[in-house]
Amino acid sequence: MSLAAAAPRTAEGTEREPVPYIAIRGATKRYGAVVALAGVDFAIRPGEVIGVVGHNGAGKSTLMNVLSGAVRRTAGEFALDGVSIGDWSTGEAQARGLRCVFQELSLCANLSAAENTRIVHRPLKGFGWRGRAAKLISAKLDEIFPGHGIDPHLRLARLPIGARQMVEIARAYTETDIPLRCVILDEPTSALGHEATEQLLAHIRRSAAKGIAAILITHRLNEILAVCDRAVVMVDGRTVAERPRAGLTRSALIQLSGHVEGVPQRSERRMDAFAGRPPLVDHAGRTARDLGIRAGPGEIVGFAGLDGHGQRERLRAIFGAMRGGTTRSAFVAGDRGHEGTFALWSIADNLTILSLGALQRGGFLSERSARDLAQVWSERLKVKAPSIDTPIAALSGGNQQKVLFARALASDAEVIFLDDPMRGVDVGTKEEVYRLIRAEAERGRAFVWYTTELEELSNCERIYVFREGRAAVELTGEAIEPSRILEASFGGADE
Ligand SMILES: Nc1ncnc2c1ncn2[C@@H]1O[C@H](COP(=O)(O)OP(=O)(O)OP(=O)(O)O)[C@@H](O)[C@H]1O
Repeated sequence: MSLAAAAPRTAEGTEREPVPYIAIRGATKRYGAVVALAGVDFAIRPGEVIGVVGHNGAGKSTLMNVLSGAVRRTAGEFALDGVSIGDWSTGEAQARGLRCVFQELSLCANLSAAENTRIVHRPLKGFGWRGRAAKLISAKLDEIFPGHGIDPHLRLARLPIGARQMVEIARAYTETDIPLRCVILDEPTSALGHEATEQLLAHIRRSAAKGIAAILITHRLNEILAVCDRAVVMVDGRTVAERPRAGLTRSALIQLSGHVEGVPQRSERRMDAFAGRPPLVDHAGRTARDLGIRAGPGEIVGFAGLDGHGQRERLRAIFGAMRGGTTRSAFVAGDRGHEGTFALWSIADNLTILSLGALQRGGFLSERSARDLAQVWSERLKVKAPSIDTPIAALSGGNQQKVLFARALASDAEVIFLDDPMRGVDVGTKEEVYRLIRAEAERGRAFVWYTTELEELSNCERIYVFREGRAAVELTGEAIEPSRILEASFGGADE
């Protein structure tokens, strides 16, 4: 049977659906002993939006890399517009209208948005190419993310991760000589704020109406429910379920992925054990209207508000001010590629780098203790890898993020700063990390946690809502709920 004929029938089972743009059958990919894809069938039709979900390391990115030609499959058949094809490179994929938004962003940080756009568009050459490239990317940014404020001539290294993510997305949707057919988006919203996420989802639907298909990989299940026609669930390198959007629920997606749904709960932790102890963090605001930030032993303090309103800067300012002081602190970055992982090191070396002082015995570093520590914490966070000696670059994105968490938790830091750290972490692991954070707080650690995910703030005893560069409103206990937070973010519940 040809791959084109493999296209399933409609719900009534009578009429054949349009020929898939891309179809693969029995795709496998091995990395040494690791089976990243174990015989996957997948097809996407023109104008269709498919959501792909699954645990960290399930094989989602590998499937996308095989589809886009970035990774060569070990075995499997491949067809484009119903015609079988053999090897498939990124160049060919690009020439046939396929684009990718990669999880680890593929832009060149030394170049501007305009120059990065030129890289994927050959017609942008000759006199004035730079101006034309700037116009092309700016127009697409305006279309997808109105009000983005990105200068197309600025070197990307100078932009925050959210802005770089917008450029990567907008670039994927630009067109010159080749008509766009399908865009693969691998966790495109993990560094975007709420508003930009909504803008992107609306754009995906608008594009689909024009026949441009999209494959959306995300751990944010509400996005799948909001935008996709069909959801595909992956577990351990296989597709285990495929469901139409109609009737699909968040709980069903969680169960199909093999996770247990956590019940959102306000922390019932008793803080009495630490009553009367001085705060571990006490950081004055820059002005009278900028609140001071406090965090005592055992406290989980959240930073909220619309993304880009000064939360990251304050988090870093506090961490910077504490360095060299008597209170030990650690920082978990959300932008792991830029400031988190040491790509050439193993899991064990990445995980223990903050603990070297504590692991010394009589001036010597105990290799055995370091390995034990790495083993314990990588098991606690369920890092999916053959061993702790695996290079961190060989891990899936979410598993790399778990190693960064483990690094901070394994250290002897009394205060841990979290900069939107759940980027790319799957639903099941998130629940476990929340539990770990609460357990570590019970032991007296303080957490200062910036998150762009509203529901995560229910883990906090106290939050500061940021607006226009300052900590504008403090909410505690039962007052920490979405409507109050949003009101404070937009300035409705000011001092
Ligand atoms: N270059 C590589 N070398 C060795 N193993 C790899 C490599 N890339 C991926 N793997 C392994 O393949 C498996 C699937 O990884 P993949 O990145 O596809 O998962 P994923 O579902 O995208 O996870 P996440 O949600 O964390 O991004 C993992 O076990 C991963 O460690």
